[in-house]
Amino acid sequence: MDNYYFHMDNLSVGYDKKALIHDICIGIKKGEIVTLIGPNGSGKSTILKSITRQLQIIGGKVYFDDRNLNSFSYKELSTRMAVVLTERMRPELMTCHDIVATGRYPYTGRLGILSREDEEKVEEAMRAVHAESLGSRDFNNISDGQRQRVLLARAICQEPDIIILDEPTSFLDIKHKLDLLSILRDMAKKKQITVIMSLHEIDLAQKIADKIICVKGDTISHFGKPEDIFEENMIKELYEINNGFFDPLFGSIELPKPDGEAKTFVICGNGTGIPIFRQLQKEHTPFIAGILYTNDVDYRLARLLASKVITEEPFMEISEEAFLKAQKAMESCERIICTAVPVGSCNKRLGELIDAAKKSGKAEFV
Ligand SMILES: Nc1ncnc2c1ncn2[C@@H]1O[C@H](COP(=O)(O)OP(=O)(O)OP(=O)(O)O)[C@@H](O)[C@H]1O
Repeated sequence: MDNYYFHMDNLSVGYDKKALIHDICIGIKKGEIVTLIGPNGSGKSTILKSITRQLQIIGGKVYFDDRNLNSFSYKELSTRMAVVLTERMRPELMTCHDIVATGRYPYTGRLGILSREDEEKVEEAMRAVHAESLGSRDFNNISDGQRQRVLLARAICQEPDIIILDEPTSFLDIKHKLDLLSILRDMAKKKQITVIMSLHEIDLAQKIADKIICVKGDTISHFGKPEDIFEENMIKELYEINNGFFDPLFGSIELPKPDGEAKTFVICGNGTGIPIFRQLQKEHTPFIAGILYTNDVDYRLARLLASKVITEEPFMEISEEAFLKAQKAMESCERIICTAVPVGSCNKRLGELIDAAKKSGKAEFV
């Protein structure tokens, strides 16, 4: 546990003295961003509640900055740990400014009177999350996304060493999601604040996290760097995906391919096929795509959505074998969609396929 700033040591968490997840052994370094992912109900919030002392732990220990978490007084913890959980707060008669200002209470005297410096920090935090205009609004009468931003502002002005957030992006629009993640990244990388959070958007987790914790069943199924976790089969197994795909390279989700016999052929490449594949997918039209180099961006999607893909090795001239396969498949199709794929010296036989499509009377140019 030497180098770890935050350490879960054989931790078991759960409810009513029954462990839901056990033997959690995870070490987190200062300034790292660690993200929990996993299916609904797998226990992400339970872990977060347990490591923030909102829920009694069932077994094991949590160490924070080399001290048992239980040895911190609440006051001490409130200057060092900021917590943004999903539970709805319904405070009586508090404006958004008042809520953010509570982040400064650990630093004020007993009367909770904010100094000029505290006020500045509150204003600064509200500006950081673009919530300045919400200051005088009743916290109970704002939108879910606005509430998430106000709670983040409260956590920011608390000036913690560690920030723990449960699904902080769930209600945010894309701009505010990007804002939130940039704020957290800056907090971690410029100020060395450690960030632990759960996220449902695994594409975002892949992009922001230094380490990923996969929660599944009664244990942590994997813990490691995103590049090791975001492997197609790993994500498929974690979420038991059998109704579509997740492409870890682009972080995109795809619906299942249309079933049935393919009667449409798409001649494409260099990204010209992607909009056509998506259109055919929406129409539930099964299709064959080719001839695609296996390093072509069209290939990444065609392999998930097409009934069949006729391929060639990257940077090679199109082989006779691939050409004949494509020709045969085109003959069996009723439509041949020809995109504006550029034809050069390597893929010149694609030009021959386009000519053949023209002659067949089945060609549709898009
Ligand atoms: N207060 C509670 N008492 C008993 N069981 C609970 C309690 N809160 C949650 N659970 C159960 O614990 C399990 C884990 O729930 P938890 O909220 O930690 O999952 P999660 O991974 O955060 O889910 P989600 O992705 O849906 O937010 C679930 O089966 C849930 O029903």
